[in-house]
Amino acid sequence: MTLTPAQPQQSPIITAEGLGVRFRRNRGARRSFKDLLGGRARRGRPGDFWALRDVSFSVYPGEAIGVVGRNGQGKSTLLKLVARVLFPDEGRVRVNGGVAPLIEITGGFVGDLTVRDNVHLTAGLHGLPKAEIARRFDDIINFAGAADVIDTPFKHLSSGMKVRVAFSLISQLDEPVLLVDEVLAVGDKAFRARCYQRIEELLADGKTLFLVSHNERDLRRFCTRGLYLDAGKLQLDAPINEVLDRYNADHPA
Ligand SMILES: Nc1ncnc2c1ncn2[C@@H]1O[C@H](COP(=O)(O)OP(=O)(O)OP(=O)(O)O)[C@@H](O)[C@H]1O
Repeated sequence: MTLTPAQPQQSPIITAEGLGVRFRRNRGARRSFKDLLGGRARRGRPGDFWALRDVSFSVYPGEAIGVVGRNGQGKSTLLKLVARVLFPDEGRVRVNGGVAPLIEITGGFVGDLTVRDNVHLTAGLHGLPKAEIARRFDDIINFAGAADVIDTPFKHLSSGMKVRVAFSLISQLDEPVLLVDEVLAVGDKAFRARCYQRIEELLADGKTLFLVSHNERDLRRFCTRGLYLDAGKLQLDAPINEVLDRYNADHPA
């Protein structure tokens, strides 16, 4: 396949500058009223840690970025910042356009609503006019293989079916940036093959992709560039093959 090359003369579609996110280690611990109301005073307490720190990069339209790193190194956190479902404690991220995020499948979907209502709601929130949603509805359902569960509450779907519906929907939105977090690990073989084809179509269309994956083949197949996160730091921003070689050298199987 031909990937659209990055064109540095264009302006970036995503700019991240000095991103930092701090979490508390013991979230289950009892919190006082002062904690809840304290705002900034809550920060910097013992037990806080930086899930991401000093992360800066620019992404150009049409790039396909693979985010690589061991479990718990900040990959999903980075995607959440780009999706703006999480706000950084330091730095900022600018996205020049809408983002279709497939991260933590529950995000955006309402468990008590049916598949049909969720598709309408989420597509509407992403700016698709009603008539356009109606026109694409059957395709979305058929791609997911979800015809039998259209009127089932989303929360009653199997975890695989949740991912199928979510991927199918986000890949039919018109947003220029697509964030995909491990969906390909969950679907069955036939669905995965359909996803691969859809991702290729989207890239050929000039969309910008962020793919978080532990599957090297998927990363090499779709991504031109890699971001390697370790201990919350951006260790390497380079062509995907270089990033994977370095990751493998750092963490041999
Ligand atoms: N809401 C939260 N509160 C506290 N800690 C969190 C929160 N979300 C994530 N973390 C922690 O932040 C770190 C980074 O998590 P993140 O989910 O970004 O890792 P990841 O690289 O995506 O991992 P994986 O490959 O397992 O999906 C981890 O230590 C995780 O436990």
